[in-house]
Amino acid sequence: MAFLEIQSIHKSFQPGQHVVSNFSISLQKGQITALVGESGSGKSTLLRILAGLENRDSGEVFLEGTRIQNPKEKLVPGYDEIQLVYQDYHLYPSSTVEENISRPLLQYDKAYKARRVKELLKLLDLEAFRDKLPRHLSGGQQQKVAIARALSLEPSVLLLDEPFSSLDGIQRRELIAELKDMFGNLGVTVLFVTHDLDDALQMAPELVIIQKGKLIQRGRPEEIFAKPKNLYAAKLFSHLNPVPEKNKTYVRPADVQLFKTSGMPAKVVDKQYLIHYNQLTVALQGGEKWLVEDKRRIFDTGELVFLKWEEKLELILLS
Ligand SMILES: Nc1ncnc2c1ncn2[C@@H]1O[C@H](COP(=O)(O)OP(=O)(O)OP(=O)(O)O)[C@@H](O)[C@H]1O
Repeated sequence: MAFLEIQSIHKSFQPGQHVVSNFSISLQKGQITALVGESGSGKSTLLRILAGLENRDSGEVFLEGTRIQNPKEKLVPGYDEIQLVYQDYHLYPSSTVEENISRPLLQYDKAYKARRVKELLKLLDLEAFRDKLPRHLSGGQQQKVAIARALSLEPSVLLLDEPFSSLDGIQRRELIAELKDMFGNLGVTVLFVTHDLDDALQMAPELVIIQKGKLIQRGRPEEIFAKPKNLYAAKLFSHLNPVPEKNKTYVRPADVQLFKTSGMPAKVVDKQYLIHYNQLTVALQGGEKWLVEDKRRIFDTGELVFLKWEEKLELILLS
């Protein structure tokens, strides 16, 4: 049996409008999985259901074979073993870092509490900030405090809801690298929700794509990239250019080569400098706009460019 087993979850807030629909997945112990989907696809609702903090309409969740109860079935909703960490940290603003981390341990023996908090401060490299208030910390440090607090009860499952979205690029890359190693060492099972594919790829070896509350595809990033189940899954990875006169057929900007004399003609209508190439918006003869990558940075706005791509790189996506 899987460690965390999610079976046919349905949830709607209004009759007939499913926010989570027939969602099933099983996660192994210690596995780190990213749940990726656009805003409003039901990710947060699903996490709250898994944590036992939101009532599901039907379906079941089992942790090591034990059924997770709905909040309406329990006096105190939620479980110590399953901890949810939010995007906006949810820290106590007038409590120090140390107090925030020790808050869930109120009922515990004083010596254990002191030992556990010390361990967590060390684990998350927060020792220098133990007496500081959250507002005196950077976003990345505040998120680490939230994660330390969630880990205080030694959960076996950590559910992270967009944990990096308030952080800038450098902060998030550093934090992701640090947390990935730490989760691996702790052996905690992590389900990490994001709408940002880059974050997902950096954090998790396996992706689950959710669209309108339904599981669309699950697999390693390279598998989903090579064979996306639908247009939505493919577009999470890159922009897609529709191939003229070929129904439901697309080519990725990175797969289009640019030439000066032969190929499909197009006019450069916009040029944007990006780190590894100039991104060109080009207008095809029929007026359709494509995005292409000028890796040699040789084309300018107003110029004619000729496009070629290999047919085997075309993606046929029926839905
Ligand atoms: N308590 C609620 N009552 C009514 N509708 C809700 C409630 N919670 C969520 N919804 C609706 O359910 C849908 C899915 O919301 P959810 O927050 O789960 O999506 P999400 O994928 O996490 O989005 P985001 O990335 O924007 O947080 C949205 O249309 C939202 O408005």
